[in-house]
Amino acid sequence: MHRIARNPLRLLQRCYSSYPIGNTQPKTISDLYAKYMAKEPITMITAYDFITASWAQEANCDVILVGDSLAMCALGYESTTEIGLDEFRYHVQAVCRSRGPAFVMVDMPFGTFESSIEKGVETAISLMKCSPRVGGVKIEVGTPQGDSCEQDYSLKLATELCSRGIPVMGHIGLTPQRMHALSGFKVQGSKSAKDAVGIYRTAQNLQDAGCFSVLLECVPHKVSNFIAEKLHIPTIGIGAGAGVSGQVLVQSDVLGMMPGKVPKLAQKFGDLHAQSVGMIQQYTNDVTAQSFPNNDKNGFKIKEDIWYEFLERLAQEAK
Ligand SMILES: Nc1nc(=O)c2c([nH]1)NC[C@@H]1CN(c3ccc(C(=O)N[C@@H](CCC(=O)O)C(=O)O)cc3)CN21
Ligand SMILES: CC(C)C(=O)C(=O)O
Ligand SMILES: [Mg+2]
Repeated sequence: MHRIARNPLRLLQRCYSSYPIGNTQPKTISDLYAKYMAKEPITMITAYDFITASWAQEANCDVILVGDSLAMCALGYESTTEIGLDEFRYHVQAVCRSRGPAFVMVDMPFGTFESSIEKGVETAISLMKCSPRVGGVKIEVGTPQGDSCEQDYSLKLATELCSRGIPVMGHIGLTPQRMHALSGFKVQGSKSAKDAVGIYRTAQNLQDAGCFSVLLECVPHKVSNFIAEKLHIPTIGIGAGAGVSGQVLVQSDVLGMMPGKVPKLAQKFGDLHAQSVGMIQQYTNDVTAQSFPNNDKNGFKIKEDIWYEFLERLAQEAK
């Protein structure tokens, strides 16, 4: 016991051993399909670091997404388009150090795949290589706007990635990386039947490309229900209603980590912001009132004889 306590690594391990799921093997795509076939909702949440990923693991979430919403929800950027690949990979690695049952997915950040298929393939490989725990990539795919018949570039890239054995989830509907092309964060496929058909066709094309799943963001629930019924791969929704195969939310929204409202498609399940500010205030109040730290509870003792020797030495030196 004495020896364990002295070893700093063992001490840390003891601190974290309160996570009871440390040895659980992560879920695979087959496990997700089994839930889909059994019509059990698949649960997915974002995480951006080791601690929030460990919370999601302990809560037994099926899928953790290292989303590029990281830019806005953890790093203070105004848009998801601002984050770079190196910055993003750093967070993927931290999330992947968590242990537990979740299948880990990662976003392809804006600017890391659009210039060429080769660059996109390289980016996807570099993300998969962040950790053996990364199970697949998610890529935002547009629906041709206006009269364009041109196939979306991301759809071609999704095909290429699938053909190279990289699991891909296609993200359609509201695609935040294309916020300027879409004139803001708005519901997609609600204004015209043509737009709704476009989203359905894109979902079908992604299934044909070999995507193992499709994510629908901010789409009228009648349209997403229709898509979920027609496809034979799991559909994950955010602002897409209850008729899809699973749900995803941003963890900082779920926990209420920021003051104010969350987007309509999300829900706060608590108020971690208020709780955190309150707890930090308690701490600073206690420091100001000198009631923290408590020497008996938080302090360390020196043996009487060593203390006297210390004073003795100083007295000797002063002579
Ligand atoms: N905190 C947070 N949660 C998210 O889910 C999220 C982000 N940030 N940032 C990246 C993307 C952007 N998302 C968003 C952001 C805002 C709306 C939004 O304001 N929607 C309007 C409805 C728009 C309409 O009526 O067309 C709303 O009233 O909430 C939607 C999706 C989802 N993602
Ligand atoms: C909101 C989800 C779908 C996402 O793409 C993200 O968190 O970046
Ligand atoms: Mg994203």
